[in-house]
Amino acid sequence: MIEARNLYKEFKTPVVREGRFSGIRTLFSREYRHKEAVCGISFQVERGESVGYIGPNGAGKSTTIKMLTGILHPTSGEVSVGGLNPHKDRRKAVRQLGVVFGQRSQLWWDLPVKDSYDILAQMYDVSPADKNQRLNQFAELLDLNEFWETPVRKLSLGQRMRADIAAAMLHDPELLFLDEPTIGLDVHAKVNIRQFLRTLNQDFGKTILLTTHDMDDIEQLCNRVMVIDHGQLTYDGTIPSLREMIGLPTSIRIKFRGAYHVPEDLDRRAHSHLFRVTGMEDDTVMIEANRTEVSTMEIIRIVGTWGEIDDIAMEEPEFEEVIRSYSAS
Ligand SMILES: Nc1ncnc2c1ncn2[C@@H]1O[C@H](COP(=O)(O)OP(=O)(O)OP(=O)(O)O)[C@@H](O)[C@H]1O
Repeated sequence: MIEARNLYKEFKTPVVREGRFSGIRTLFSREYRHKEAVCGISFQVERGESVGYIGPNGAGKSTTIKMLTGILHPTSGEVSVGGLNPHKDRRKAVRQLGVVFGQRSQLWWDLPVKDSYDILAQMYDVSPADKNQRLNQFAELLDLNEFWETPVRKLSLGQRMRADIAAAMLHDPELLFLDEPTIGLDVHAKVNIRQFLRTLNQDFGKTILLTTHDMDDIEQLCNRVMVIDHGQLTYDGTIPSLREMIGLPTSIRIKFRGAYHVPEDLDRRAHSHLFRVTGMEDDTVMIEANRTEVSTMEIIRIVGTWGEIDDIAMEEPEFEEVIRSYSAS
């Protein structure tokens, strides 16, 4: 569905002059600063996938999305979206893709939401019957009716985002690009939007490429994640294998029934490198273990010799922490 081959983008900006007539001197400057925003990345996304595209600020995420959607022309490399070049075949390509930029709306600021949909339907040649059928469906899933007649500028951020996602899907594209779709939203609004995106992907088979700084978005919506840093793709794979690669410890709380005894020479025992005790309170012992090195069964077998186990609770490291650790490595 999407193919990027050796995609490269360099921005060239004139060096800003200082002092008298600086504006005019900058305008005629022949000195440029070069910024390599995307440095030769390649990947493929298959139809029906939901892929998270993440990385620190300035890593090159938006620049990539802009090249994939035909807004920016790559300095070199090739992009194909649904078999088309989004820059050269722009008219045809936009029909099969929807784009949502969380920070910017594609709706008409002063018009009621429903009028924006009428304009978009005309622009994309969507018949009135198709438009109504889709809007009815979206209205139900995204609760659009509560602000149907409201001018876009008066919508709350959550309402605006719901209206924008519906707008991006009005011409029924196969592929949806989302750049920070939950930025600034409260928990309830995020849940609502994630639910809709899940429905689009799982029930309607739409392909999703999602850029976000919210790791909960990624964990809840994506089966694959690509990490970009300084313009280079540093990871492309599943979330569980990224977790495994980073190997952050799992926290385990073991509750004992009655008395228990943690051996004093635990540090010197053969299994000491597999886990460590991080705390004890009343009937509970907390340990941290790297589950790529030791199985849960093995942990139970060892701590079972300390007393009678009543309950075990595991807490995997937050995905946010995994990513932080990955970026720092
Ligand atoms: N139009 C432009 N002209 C010059 N430099 C640019 C331009 N657009 C982006 N850049 C630079 O390219 C680099 C990548 O920017 P990009 O917006 O793609 O990053 P990002 O990963 O989307 O960041 P963020 O998470 O902050 O949105 C940054 O250093 C940015 O300053």
